[in-house]
Order: sequence, then structure tokens, then C-alpha cells
Amino acid sequence: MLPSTIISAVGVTRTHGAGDEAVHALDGVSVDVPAGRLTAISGSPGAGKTTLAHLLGGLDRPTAGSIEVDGIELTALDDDDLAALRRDLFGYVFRAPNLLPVLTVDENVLAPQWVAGRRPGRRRLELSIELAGLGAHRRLLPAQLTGVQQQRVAVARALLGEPAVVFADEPAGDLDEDDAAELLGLLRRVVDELGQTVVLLTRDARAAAALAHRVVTLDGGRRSMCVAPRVPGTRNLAHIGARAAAPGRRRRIRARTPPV
Ligand SMILES: Nc1ncnc2c1ncn2[C@@H]1O[C@H](COP(=O)(O)OP(=O)(O)OP(=O)(O)O)[C@@H](O)[C@H]1O
Repeated sequence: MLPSTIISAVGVTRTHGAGDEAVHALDGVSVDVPAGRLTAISGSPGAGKTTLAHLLGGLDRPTAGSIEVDGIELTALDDDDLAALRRDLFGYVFRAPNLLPVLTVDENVLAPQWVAGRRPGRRRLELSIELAGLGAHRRLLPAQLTGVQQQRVAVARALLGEPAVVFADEPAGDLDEDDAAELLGLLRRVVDELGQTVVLLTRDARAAAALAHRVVTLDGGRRSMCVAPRVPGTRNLAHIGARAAAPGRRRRIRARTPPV
């Protein structure tokens, strides 16, 4: 069965400034994000990846075009409703984990929910912590964790609110190759095991092709192509992530590539 579309963007443009000074960060881009799949937005620096993700994720508004999320037209919402939609429907993982240094791993994962006045169920907390491979680190402070462990906390934190979509903006940008593979593999497992929709922004076209069900490539603010991967010779990053996040259990989780 084909997946449903959770985000549909049509003719989205984002222009900064006006007249001779105008910068067209995005120029008439249309894209569908299938539910329960990993969609990668790839492209070289300045291609418009962050701009597109900010628009799809309700962090910015388009100059023109339409963006529908789960049947809701984002451009029709006022600022309060857009903020509520962001809180209810989206989770974010950025390049920097942005953890609070005085809080433990568990507390960092829970903090945004507390701030929003929510009390997440214990099962969801256990699931998020376990999937991110943090079971042995729950009482540690961020300074006691490695860089990739800190990013895994950021993933668990994004998952806890059961978002419709997780946006991951260059989440492995500050990690070395092995740690990056581990983190990206975790994002793929989040999709395979939870049915979570993930939108990954990356400059790394090979990683995007190896991991994603769908790759949206941007160039100069426009779509340049859309491919259904698998690129021969690329490593199975999802498997690497599974092994690293769950030492001892060695669950063999293969990246599946269902049609989109
Ligand atoms: N607030 C802004 N004002 C002016 N120009 C902007 C602004 N934000 C982005 N741009 C420009 O829009 C273009 C796309 O930027 P964007 O950050 O979306 O690209 P990117 O693909 O995410 O790049 P990177 O991989 O370096 O993060 C770039 O030329 C950038 O300089």
C-alpha cells in the first residue's frame, strides 16, 4: 500500500529583501512528504535546504505558495495557531543538541514536555530512551556524554512528544564519520520501528541516498531531481546504527525501501 502524504507543498517561494537586493532562497518548489518514511532534502551549501525545512516545519512563512500539513494549510494560520501546530505536530533535531547542562538525560528528554504542560506516558519515555540507546545513561549529565550520545538524547527528546514529523537539520554535521553513520542509522530505525515520519536535511548526497526512501535534491533554490535510492556500493547505515545503539543485542535491522 502506498503511504499517505503528511506534508504537501506546492509552488513554495521564499524571498528575502526586495528589488535589486532580493535573494530568492527558494523559488517555486513543490514537494510531498510521505507519512512513515524518511525523506531526505539534499543539496550543496546555499541550495535552500534549511529554508525549505523551516517552511515545511512552520518555523518561517513562504512568500508565495501553499503548504498543507495533515490537511491544515499552514499559510492560513495566525502566529499563535502556527506555534501550537509546531508544538503539537513537529519535533526537531538540529546540528547542536542544545541540552540543558544541569539536567540529566531523562530530564533533558522530558523538559520540553514539562514546559508545554504535558506529562508523557512512561511507556513512551521508555521507548524513546531505549530506541536511542540511552538506557545506561539516563542519570548522566550532558557533559558526561560523547557528542553522538548527546545527539541521541536530542532524538529521544524529539520523539517523546509523538510528533507527526521529525525534522533533522544536519544532525550529524559535527560528528565524525562513524558517529554520523550511527546517528543517521538511528533516524532510519526510528522510521522502521515506530513508523515515524522523518525529514532529514543533509549536504551528504551519499548518506541521503543510502538512508532515505525519497531524496529531494535542491539546487539554487529549485528542485533539481527526485530519486528513489538505492545507490550501489553505499553502506547500510541503518544496520550500523542499530548495532551501535543496542550493543549486546545485535538486532539485525535492515533498511527496507518500500515504494513511495
Ligand atoms: N535571512 C536571509 N536573508 C538573506 N538571504 C538568506 C537568508 N536566509 C537564507 N538566505 C540565502 O538563501 C539561500 C539558501 O539558504 P539556506 O540556508 O536555505 O541554504 P542551505 O541549503 O540550507 O545551506 P547550508 O547547507 O549552508 O545550510 C542562500 O543563498 C542564503 O544565503
